[in-house]
Amino acid sequence: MIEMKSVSKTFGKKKVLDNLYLTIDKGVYGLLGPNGIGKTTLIRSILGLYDIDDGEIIIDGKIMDSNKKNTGMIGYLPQQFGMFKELTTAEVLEYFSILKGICARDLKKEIVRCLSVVNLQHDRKTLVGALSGGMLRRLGIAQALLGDPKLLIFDEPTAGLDPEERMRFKDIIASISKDRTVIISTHIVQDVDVICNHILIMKSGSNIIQGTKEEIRSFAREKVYRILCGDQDKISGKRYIENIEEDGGTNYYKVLCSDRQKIGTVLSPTVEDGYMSIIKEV
Ligand SMILES: Nc1ncnc2c1ncn2[C@@H]1O[C@H](COP(=O)(O)OP(=O)(O)OP(=O)(O)O)[C@@H](O)[C@H]1O
Repeated sequence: MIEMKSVSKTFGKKKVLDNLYLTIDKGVYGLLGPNGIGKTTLIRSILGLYDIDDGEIIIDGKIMDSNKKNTGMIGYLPQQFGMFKELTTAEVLEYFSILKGICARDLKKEIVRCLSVVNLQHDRKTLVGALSGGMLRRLGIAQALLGDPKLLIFDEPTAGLDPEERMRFKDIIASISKDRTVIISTHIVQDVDVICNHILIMKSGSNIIQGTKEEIRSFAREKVYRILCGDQDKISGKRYIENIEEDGGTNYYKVLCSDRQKIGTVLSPTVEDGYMSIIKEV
């Protein structure tokens, strides 16, 4: 469990985290938010890679010590996971195992276990340079799993992956999430919808809205309309056009509306609609 109490973090004059409170329990959490809002800063603060200016971060009852990095007790997949191309996958994991302090006696077994979880057990001797982008990302996940940490943080794990690899990622998360806290920071709302059971929406450095998928959808209930393109000026109140779609030769807008409308058709909201409603304040 992670508890953040009154956490602040400033870069120069910019207060990125500002008196932030957050409690995260077991489960798979999707962390969403606009570019530059502070998701990476939040993650790096939890990992102890950034010293916070104020407040406390408590992980499993222990107050984080700013002099001690948490990367050993937390499995972390950074946005860019690259490794020496001339090492084999097993050698990469051996390297990380040593950094994590895994004892030599357990090392081989642990490497085989982690490679198997990500379906790379037959690629123990494959050079990193020969891996596809998806396989490299899976090796990154295997690295995060070494030592069996109860808290896993993945930063943009599905960016650039094809649909098959994204599905694999979803299956891996399902297989490892029991009794753990998994935080996935991403811009891909559809992935959060499929993979996560809790959603964290970072609206500002002081405000993270959290809820189940249903709770997030409910922010956009009775606010999502399908209207004919050209009818947007007939909308009363605040509006935000989410997308345009073609149906039978006619173009329609999907619009978030702050007021009830007399035009168009009301649609049931998706998690993405709920997210946009929160971020755009519609
Ligand atoms: N090391 C740093 N030094 C100075 N400013 C920083 C540093 N790290 C982040 N920032 C600033 O803090 C703000 C939040 O950045 P952060 O990377 O945490 O956002 P983010 O939500 O992860 O963004 P993205 O979704 O684009 O990855 C930005 O304005 C960024 O420029």
